[in-house]
Amino acid sequence: MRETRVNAGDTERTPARVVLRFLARHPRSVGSLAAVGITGCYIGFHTMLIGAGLAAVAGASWAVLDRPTFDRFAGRLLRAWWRRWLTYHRKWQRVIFSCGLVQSSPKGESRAPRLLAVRSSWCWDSVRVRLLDGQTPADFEGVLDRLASAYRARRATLRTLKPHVISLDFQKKEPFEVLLTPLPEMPREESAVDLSRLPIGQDEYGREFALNFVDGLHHLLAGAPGAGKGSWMWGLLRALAPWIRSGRVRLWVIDPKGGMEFGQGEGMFHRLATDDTSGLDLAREYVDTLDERKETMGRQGRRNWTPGDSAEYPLDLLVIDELASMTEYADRDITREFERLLSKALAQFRAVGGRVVGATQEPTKDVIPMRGLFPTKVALRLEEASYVDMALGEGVRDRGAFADQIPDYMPGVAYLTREGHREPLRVRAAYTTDDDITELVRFATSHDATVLDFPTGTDSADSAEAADTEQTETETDSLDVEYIEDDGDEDEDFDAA
Ligand SMILES: Nc1ncnc2c1ncn2[C@@H]1O[C@H](COP(=O)(O)OP(=O)(O)OP(=O)(O)O)[C@@H](O)[C@H]1O
Repeated sequence: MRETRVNAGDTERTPARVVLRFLARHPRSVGSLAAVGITGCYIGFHTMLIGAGLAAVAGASWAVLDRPTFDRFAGRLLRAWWRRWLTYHRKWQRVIFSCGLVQSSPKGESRAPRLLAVRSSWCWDSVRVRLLDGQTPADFEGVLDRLASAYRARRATLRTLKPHVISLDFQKKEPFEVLLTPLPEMPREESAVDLSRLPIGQDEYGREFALNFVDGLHHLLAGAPGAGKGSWMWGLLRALAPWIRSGRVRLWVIDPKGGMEFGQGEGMFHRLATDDTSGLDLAREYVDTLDERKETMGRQGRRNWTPGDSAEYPLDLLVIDELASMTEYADRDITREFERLLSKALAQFRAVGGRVVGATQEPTKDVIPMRGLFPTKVALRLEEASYVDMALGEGVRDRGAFADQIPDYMPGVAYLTREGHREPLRVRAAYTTDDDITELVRFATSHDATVLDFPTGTDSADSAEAADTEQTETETDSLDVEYIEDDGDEDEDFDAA
């Protein structure tokens, strides 16, 4: 039996059985204690205590002098071990019982799902759990709030690692309160651009976060006013800078709010429309252009477009800042035709180099009836809890995407789902200031071979201040998580991300 039995009959819980079971389940902890005991016998316990004291002083000095490396090589292991025994294991039976996750067998035995392992990073603890027969991850999803409260965590999310094994992730700290999300360096060479990896920020584990326009295709950004959609869109354009400059990417931009968001970039756009009427014209031209390309490629026997393989067929990126202005608030004739054109752009031009990025404040069906055609969906701060599932898909909020709870002092933070992952990921796009945009436009519209760096050092300091996010730079490496103590199962798939 893999699960833990609670209050099993007397014959089951003889002291010998309990000890043997403990030895079998915790070979590493038992082995370490045995090693300490044997060493003590050989060299004497006094000598060992002095050695342990010296090691403790050396460890504490290391932690004070170089926290990141200490955390990377020792701190996370100690923390995982400590938290496993003193936090999770100690309260496990009680918590799991009070959350209604204990089962009774016909013989009257109670069985609790088994806590297998703990990994710990500075923000997150990941607790690996083996489910009981008949339990599903949904049973835990329904009590995530209670689990978080029982373990004094900010929130809890769940990931399915393999059939019957889940990871409960407890957030202890808010990483984006302390993580500085630096603006990724703007690439200068065409060869530095990889369409499947366009860096725009960091995920909550401190790792680089990049957009994928090869597999991710079209992107839908949903966010309340001021949620930071602009940073995502400008971040994307910065990551494409050398391709925009060389014409490998053509930007078709609809900014129906009079060009307030994108007016600054006019010089580098292939087309810019700043109201609904011209937006519709632009959408028509976009669809005609790609329709024509589809026919030409068909005649040439080319079945697929490869990023950047020919100047003749650039990546045609359609960017729409506020979808509702085109699909909801414009005249009926405009909205109807625009919806038809947008659906066609989303459904038919993948193989000929068409991509769409759309932003909306309300991800409702009225505003984006074709939202299912966006393979990548991003939820920034949203006004309503019900908007989260509208933006990300049915049931995603229950799996931990609390986009409606993103504080408004954290613009740029968002949840997204990824192909092949059930669990949402939380990320933050770096802030793109007006000066960063000026640098981008200057670079993308310059035909001079030598492009001078735009002086951004002080500007980024200003912008960090403007963003009003009190952030302290933290060593990314220190966010690695470590797995400690297992019952012998494979653990490659037990990762905190
Ligand atoms: N990634 C970020 N990091 C820190 N601050 C940011 C970030 N993105 C945006 N901000 C701050 O939030 C403000 C609003 O951002 P932004 O204009 O991009 O929001 P928006 O979602 O586009 O809003 P709207 O829908 O009204 O256009 C910015 O002026 C800036 O001060």
